[in-house]
Amino acid sequence: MSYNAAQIIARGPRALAEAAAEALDADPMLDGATYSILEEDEDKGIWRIDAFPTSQEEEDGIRDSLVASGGLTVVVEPLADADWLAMALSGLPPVREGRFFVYGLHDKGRAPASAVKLRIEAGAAFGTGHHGTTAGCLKAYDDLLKSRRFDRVLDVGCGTGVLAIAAARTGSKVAVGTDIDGPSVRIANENARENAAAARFVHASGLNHRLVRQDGPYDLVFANILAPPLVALSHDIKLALKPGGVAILSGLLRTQERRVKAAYLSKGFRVMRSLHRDAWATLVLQRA
Ligand SMILES: C[S@@+](CC[C@H](N)C(=O)[O-])C[C@H]1O[C@@H](n2cnc3c(N)ncnc32)[C@H](O)[C@@H]1O
Repeated sequence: MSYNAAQIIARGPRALAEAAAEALDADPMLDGATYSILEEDEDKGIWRIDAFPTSQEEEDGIRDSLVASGGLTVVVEPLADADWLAMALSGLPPVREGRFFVYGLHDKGRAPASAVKLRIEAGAAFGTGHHGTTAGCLKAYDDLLKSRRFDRVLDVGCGTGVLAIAAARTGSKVAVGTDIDGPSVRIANENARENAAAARFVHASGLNHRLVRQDGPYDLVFANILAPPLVALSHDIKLALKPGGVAILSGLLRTQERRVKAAYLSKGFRVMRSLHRDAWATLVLQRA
């Protein structure tokens, strides 16, 4: 029987929302369930979990877990097939990660004057800054920029292009992105224009494209994709980097961190840092 897609929303104070998110992470029956946690109303101190189950069993499991955590208001809403991503993301608050302020049109004018402002609309491509993986990459990059510059940057799995656009807007001379998804590449190129960023995006799988190779080797490679392709691409990412270059990897769950680290350590990388957001990990690795 086909599943009628639903979104589960749980609201409440920060401590309860974080405890509920931890309970979701810890439940082996919900391994791989997708959810986000963010502050919905700063003044009232309301936090919000949005979960997007992919089966009735997962929906029941997530709802029961959120209800069992206690103290949160939990609602389940049906999702229209075609529009679920836009519905999930529309009206989301802007994201502040280090110097970066990622916002949609509805928040134009709210950006602090000192921030690097990146306008990215919620839509058909992934990467508005709200997800723990994108936020982790922006945070890791912001911290690295305090002591180092990256002239040549590659963003593998660019989605909206937010990471390459962030690089172009903070002084990188070359900022290139790739995605296997054609519409994401089109959206990323539009976002680059919208943000007056000299970033360009190529429709390609991984790093295997003439237009990617021609600008290498790179000082920094972002790859916010899933754990299996991160492992599969470890050799290509090493070859794309200069010696001493840095890889910021995300899209892996905390539970997959050891496996991804092992693949890169065996290629001579060293781990500089790992960051955690929700169930997600971001790794900062340096090529020997
Ligand atoms: C989690 S999104 C990341 C988007 C954006 N970079 C961010 O950080 O928000 C992952 C993106 O990687 C793309 N992708 C997945 N596997 C890929 C591969 N092997 N080569 C290129 N792109 C890939 C997907 O189409 C998707 O747009």
